[in-house]
Amino acid sequence: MPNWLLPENIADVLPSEARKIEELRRLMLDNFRLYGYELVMPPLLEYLESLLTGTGTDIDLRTFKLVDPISGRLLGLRPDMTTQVARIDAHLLNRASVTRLCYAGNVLHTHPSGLHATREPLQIGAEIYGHAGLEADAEIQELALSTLALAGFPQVRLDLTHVGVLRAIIEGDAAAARDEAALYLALRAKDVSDLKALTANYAPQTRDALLALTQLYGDIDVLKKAREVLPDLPGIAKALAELAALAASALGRAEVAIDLADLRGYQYESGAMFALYVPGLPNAVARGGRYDHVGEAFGRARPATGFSLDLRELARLLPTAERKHSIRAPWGNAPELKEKIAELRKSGEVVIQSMPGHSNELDEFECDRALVLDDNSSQWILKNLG
Ligand SMILES: N[C@@H](Cc1c[nH]c[nH+]1)C(=O)O
Repeated sequence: MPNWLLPENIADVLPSEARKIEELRRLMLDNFRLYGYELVMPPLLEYLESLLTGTGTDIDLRTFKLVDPISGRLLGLRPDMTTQVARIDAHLLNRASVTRLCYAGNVLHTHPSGLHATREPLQIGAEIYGHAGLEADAEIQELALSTLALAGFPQVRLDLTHVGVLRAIIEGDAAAARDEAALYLALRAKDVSDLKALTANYAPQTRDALLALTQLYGDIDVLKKAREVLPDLPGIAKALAELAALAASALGRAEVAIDLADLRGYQYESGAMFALYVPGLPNAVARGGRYDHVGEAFGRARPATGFSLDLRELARLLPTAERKHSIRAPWGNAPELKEKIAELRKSGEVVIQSMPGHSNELDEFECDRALVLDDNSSQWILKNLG
């Protein structure tokens, strides 16, 4: 095997793609800043227990593990930065009031989430800690929509769901509570036959409600239907009311859909969740929601909500960036030449000096002008290259 082969679903990013990704990263972080989100940079690896605190088995299976040669303890390479940021809020900042944090960095997955998905996404996200009310969820939803619009996706579909519905259904039923993990899996795959088998011995009310969840998707009217067919439990009423309020706050900004069985995610969510879809891609491009119990697992209960997305995946959907117009200049030590080049760069021009004996081969730049020495005036002047 050639030693330059990269592992499955791991790839180099070449110039024009890297540029697109980097531009998106800057644009998004700048947008988060306009809303008052402070940037943090958690480490690429941590002790495994800390990395997995408050999360489910999904995240454990997605985590690359290695041994720390210094402590001998097991380390994990982060598969998701959201819980790291919750740790920073809970432990390091120790603020009592609302904290808004954002982040961007590589994460690693043991298995790709789809056939062609990368195992090294570039995750970017924003989180609010310290406010339990729906205002925080609405702000995150609005931030996610405005960020995608800025990135060139004005037309998105917002799918809403709520962990509270399933929780309320299984709460009072010991058999269902015992099967929680299997029920999650069957529901998110909308696997009705599996669900029928699992629920065969449950109380009829629980079984009917679980089977009804697989049908409760579509436009906003699904909420009305859910009120009719789901049991009259306070947890369900509260969750449906929250979804109605969040749907209303997105009206006019996105096409809103409800899918009460869409419980994907990393199993740390505790309330309303959303997924954003753009035309042409079957998978969600961004996911977010409330996860109030992660801070608690870190020893400080803090309400939390946020969203994140993979910049690499999103950048792939954008057209190749236009090549930047630039200037070709000769290599040389003449002070006038160096001065002229410095002046052009200061004014924002890209000036590429040719190495003696070589021409430039560029993906990202297009030299449409050349810096040449004018014979008559002995000045360095710009000449258009046609
Ligand atoms: N990190 C979560 C999304 C999220 C961010 N904040 C809250 N939820 C995911 O990748 O699915």
